[in-house]
Amino acid sequence: MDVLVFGAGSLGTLAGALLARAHHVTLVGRDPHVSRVREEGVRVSGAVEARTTPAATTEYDGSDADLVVVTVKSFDTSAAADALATGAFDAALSLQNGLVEDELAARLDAPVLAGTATYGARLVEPGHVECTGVGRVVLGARGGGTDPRAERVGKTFRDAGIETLVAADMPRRRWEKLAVNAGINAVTALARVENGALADDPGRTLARRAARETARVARAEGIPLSNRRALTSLAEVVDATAANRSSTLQDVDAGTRTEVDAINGAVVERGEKHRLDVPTNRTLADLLRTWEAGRGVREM
Ligand SMILES: NC(=O)C1=CN([C@@H]2O[C@H](COP(=O)(O)OP(=O)(O)OC[C@H]3O[C@@H](n4cnc5c(N)ncnc54)[C@H](OP(=O)(O)O)[C@@H]3O)[C@@H](O)[C@H]2O)C=CC1
Ligand SMILES: CC(C)(CO)C(=O)C(=O)O
Repeated sequence: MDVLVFGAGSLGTLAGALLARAHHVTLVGRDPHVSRVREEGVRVSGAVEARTTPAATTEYDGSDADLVVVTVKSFDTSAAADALATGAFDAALSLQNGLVEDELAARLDAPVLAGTATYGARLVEPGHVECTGVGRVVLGARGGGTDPRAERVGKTFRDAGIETLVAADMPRRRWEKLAVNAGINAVTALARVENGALADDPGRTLARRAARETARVARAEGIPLSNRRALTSLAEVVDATAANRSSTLQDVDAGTRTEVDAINGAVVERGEKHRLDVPTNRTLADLLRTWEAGRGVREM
């Protein structure tokens, strides 16, 4: 398989380096990381150890590939899609957080598959990514059901030794992951705590409220996500990632823009469409956006 990974930061570099164990991979990223990958390949350390030599570039030149895996931050999705619209792919797969696949699908000719990743990744230095936790990639047809392309992409990932499940219920799984992120990310970022702090009150109740609101909006969208399922999943992830600093907390630590628009902001936006009030998500989104504006990483 010829695989293009668009967005070679933490997750993209990990996924690309692992995929390069079995496929021809090209990473699209930034310098100095790209130059180091060209010179020395990628070193993967931590929960997975590997050294691979994917190709790397800072400018996508419109070349075709069998598969493109999109791993930019959610707010860079439309720019990535515009760049990718010049190429031809048998399939595109997003592993991003938030509800972004529709943005890709609107601009790409290729069929866009939905995906979630619970692998943890951290770019330590140019050419070196740490796998902070072995999780799983779950992927499938964006609208649900089976799709031979999803099966092929699943095999591509598994052949490279990546834990992968091909699922027929991606719409529910995407919303379930959104409920988890809506509960964990903003709360941990605003309170400056690791995920495990949400096992106890008052963080626990706050996170549960945000997740419950997300499940309610999901149901209004026709997605069968029960409160119980969303809350169970939230508790499981809090437990499994207790020592993690959520990606939003890492953004706040680094003073960079967060994915709030695609997480709590997306819940508010979809809620409004159905005239559903989601006060917890609204407050969390407003607080993070206020932080971003104050920090100068967002225009209000
Ligand atoms: N890291 C993780 O463990 C996990 C991440 N995710 C999700 O995956 C997505 C990516 O996260 P993460 O890897 O942490 O983010 P990163 O910011 O580390 O990676 C994204 C990379 O893409 C680069 N990029 C953006 N646009 C372009 C472009 N046009 N050309 C070349 N490079 C570009 C960015 O560069 P620059 O910053 O200079 O723009 C950055 O290096 C997010 O949605 C996140 O929520 C999901 C599960 C786990
Ligand atoms: C699952 C979780 C909450 C793990 O930290 C995550 O996806 C994130 O931090 O963005």
